[in-house]
Amino acid sequence: MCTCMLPVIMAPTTMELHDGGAIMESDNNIREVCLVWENLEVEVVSSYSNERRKKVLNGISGYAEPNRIMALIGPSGAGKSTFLDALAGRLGGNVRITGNVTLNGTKTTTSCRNINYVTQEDYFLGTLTVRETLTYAAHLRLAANKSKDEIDKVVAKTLDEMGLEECAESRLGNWHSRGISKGEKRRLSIGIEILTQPHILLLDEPTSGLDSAAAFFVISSLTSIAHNGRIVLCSIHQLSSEVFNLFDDLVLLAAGETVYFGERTNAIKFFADAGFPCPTRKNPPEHFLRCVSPEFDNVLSLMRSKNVNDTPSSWNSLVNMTTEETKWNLINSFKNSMHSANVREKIREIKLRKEAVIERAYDTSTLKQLCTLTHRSFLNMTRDIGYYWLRILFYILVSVCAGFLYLNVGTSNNAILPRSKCDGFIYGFMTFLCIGGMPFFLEELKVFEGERFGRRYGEAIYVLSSFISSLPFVVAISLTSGTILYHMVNFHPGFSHYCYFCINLFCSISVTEGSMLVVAALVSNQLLAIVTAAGVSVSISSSHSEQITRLI
Ligand SMILES: Nc1ncnc2c1ncn2[C@@H]1O[C@H](COP(=O)(O)OP(=O)(O)OP(=O)(O)O)[C@@H](O)[C@H]1O
Repeated sequence: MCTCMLPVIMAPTTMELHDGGAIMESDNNIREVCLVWENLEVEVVSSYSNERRKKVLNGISGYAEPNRIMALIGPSGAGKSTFLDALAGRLGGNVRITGNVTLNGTKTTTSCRNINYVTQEDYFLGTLTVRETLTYAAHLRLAANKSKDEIDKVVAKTLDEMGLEECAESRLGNWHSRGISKGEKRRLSIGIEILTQPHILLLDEPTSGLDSAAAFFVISSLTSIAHNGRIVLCSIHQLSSEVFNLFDDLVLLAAGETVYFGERTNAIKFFADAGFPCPTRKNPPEHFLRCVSPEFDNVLSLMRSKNVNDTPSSWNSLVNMTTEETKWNLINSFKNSMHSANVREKIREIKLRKEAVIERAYDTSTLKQLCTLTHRSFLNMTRDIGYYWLRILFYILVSVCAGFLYLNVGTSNNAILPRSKCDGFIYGFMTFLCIGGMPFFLEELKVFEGERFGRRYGEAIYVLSSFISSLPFVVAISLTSGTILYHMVNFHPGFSHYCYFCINLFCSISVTEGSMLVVAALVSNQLLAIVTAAGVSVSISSSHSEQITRLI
């Protein structure tokens, strides 16, 4: 669906909570939650670059209160994503963080489930439709006692809120089939995270890929969510004045420093007081970014070299100063301003509150997580032509070819060598064909990683559900290929040998599938999952070697 098909209606000024939303019961508590970041410093340690340590955030402080939506702007590389990652507790391994992130004065942990985060990248299972994706997400996120009808209602409401009704039955698309647009994927990512109406919603560029009407629509929806007792903080590029006016607060970052923090409406006065007034007919966020983005210096010199005289009027106040100088002027002005003093005072006040914040548990039961994940993975597999059907076809073709190569090889002593070669050929190919499932598997891993960071389910559940969902596939190809090969190669006659042979095939294919689970476990970096996956693999491979010995 193109974005022009978005409903023209404005988002409601106060959004109703989802019926049965997971956090309805703690609504009063939500209104008390305040997010504070204090002296937040993030340093990247790079093993490749000569400049081994780089400060991405340099001791920034601030706070976010309920019922308000905050825009996070800044030039590219200013540290916006790093800042959001730090608030959500999702920084990578090569990053060192100091300072505090607290909820009502209590330090947040990486397992804090009160914060939902829409990251910059959208990862989905490409064969599912928009509605299916939201429905599975709702089953994983909402309380286990919600009926199917209640969940369907929440999904329908979210589709409506995000303007996704038109493409609800469209598939998302993957490496071999085009699906919904990038903007629609963005809105779907937001829809998934608002299913539970979280206390705090962080969004990294929620409007990237959207046209201005769609961006306005999305930010209106987020404003409604915020004005219902939540905290919404989103980084954003290319703000039109209409969208800018929807925000309550503004954070402007540059080079990891705060250039401005406070109410959106006070920003213009701050820039004027600092000596960089916004021209009357200039879009304020554009002017703010112009003042702190060094790239504009290059644009200016390029325009001068081409004798372009109509430089924007807002640049006149800056032409005698490089952007670098302007930026540091503003940073120092902010440090010494009453805005900065107000921030320190407000943080002190919030820290004194010390009101407990209810930590949400996993929203649904372990059994429901396992069933939902298994069902989702199975549906995705069977719809993926490359993963399921093409691989089954290849298995049959390889079996027929190997059968012809070793046709009626016999069971005499002379046949021992050809039979071993046949074994090697078959198992080599079978293992090789498993690798064909890798693109599918990588796609699943990305989704798993996002959901694991969102604390939706444990790693062991994922490993188990992957194993169960791939079982019908492994059994089907073991039986088909086993039957073809057994009859063509003429192994030992008898039903028991036929069974041995099929089990052998099942084991060798499962070992590769099991190895993929180990990869998942390693990626998830969880001991429990590594042990589960390795256990599955080792038990399969040990029975495999036993079967081979018996067969030869
Ligand atoms: N894990 C990391 N490893 C190496 N460099 C990093 C890492 N995280 C952040 N950086 C660097 O920190 C700087 C800030 O990155 P960040 O993604 O936060 O910027 P941004 O303001 O979100 O930029 P954009 O608007 O382009 O998305 C960049 O120079 C980036 O290369």
